Amino acid sequence: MNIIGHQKSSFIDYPEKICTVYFVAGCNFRCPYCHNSHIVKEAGKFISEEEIFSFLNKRKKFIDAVCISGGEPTLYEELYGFIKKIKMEGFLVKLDTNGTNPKILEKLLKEGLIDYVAMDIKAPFHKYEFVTKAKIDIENIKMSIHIIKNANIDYEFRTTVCKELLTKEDLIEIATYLKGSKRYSIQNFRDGETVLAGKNQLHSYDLETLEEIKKEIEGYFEIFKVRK
Ligand SMILES: C[S@@+](CC[C@H](N)C(=O)[O-])C[C@H]1O[C@@H](n2cnc3c(N)ncnc32)[C@H](O)[C@@H]1O
Ligand code: SF4
Repeated sequence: MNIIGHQKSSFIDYPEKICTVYFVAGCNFRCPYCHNSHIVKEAGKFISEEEIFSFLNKRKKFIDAVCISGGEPTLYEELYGFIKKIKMEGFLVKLDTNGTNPKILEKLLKEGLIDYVAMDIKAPFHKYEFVTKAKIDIENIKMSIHIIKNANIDYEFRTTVCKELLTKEDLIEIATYLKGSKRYSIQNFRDGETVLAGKNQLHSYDLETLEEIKKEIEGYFEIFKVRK
């Protein structure tokens, strides 16, 4: 598996669990706000499976879960075998995805190989290509949403917001589509040197607007969060 980055421990990536995060190189989207530009562009040294499983073995007592993020993990067939091996070691598995590949998602879920999915909903469907700067088959995105909502696992839909790409109305449109889902989170944009569009090009939402949006949509979901 083409793993290019590793965060040894995280207390925020898996609800109520301690996890370790592996980052898969490459992505089919080019979200301008993406803070993982180096991972998307596959710039860096790959980490061998030997090293990964030796780490996991040593840390078994301290880590509950493995989060697989990126980049976009579902672009690769090898993801299936990689996750299977992690499950065999007894860890919970969380997958971060842009929803591009419903087939592999469905296979992993059917076989009970994923315990938590976080899927980004990048925009209302008519604005997907504008926000992701990529050619999208929107039916795949809709299919992934459907599969996740109907799988018997814990999940979260989430949207990262910056002023240049999404309006308040866009967020309400997304939330209306997702109404009735278990969890939805809005993540405010964080700027930095590794943002794909470059530093100081995009702007986060002000907290007042986020509060207004929260008031309008929090009742649509069992759990709604704003990550400021
Ligand atoms: C880097 S992505 C990798 C997984 C997958 N490709 C996706 O987009 O969901 C992981 C998460 O980081 C978020 N993210 C990326 N850049 C961000 C930024 N600058 N500020 C806040 N969240 C960001 C994404 O929206 C997504 O929820
Ligand atoms: S946020 Fe996710 S989908 Fe968008 S470019 Fe970054 S890794 Fe790819």
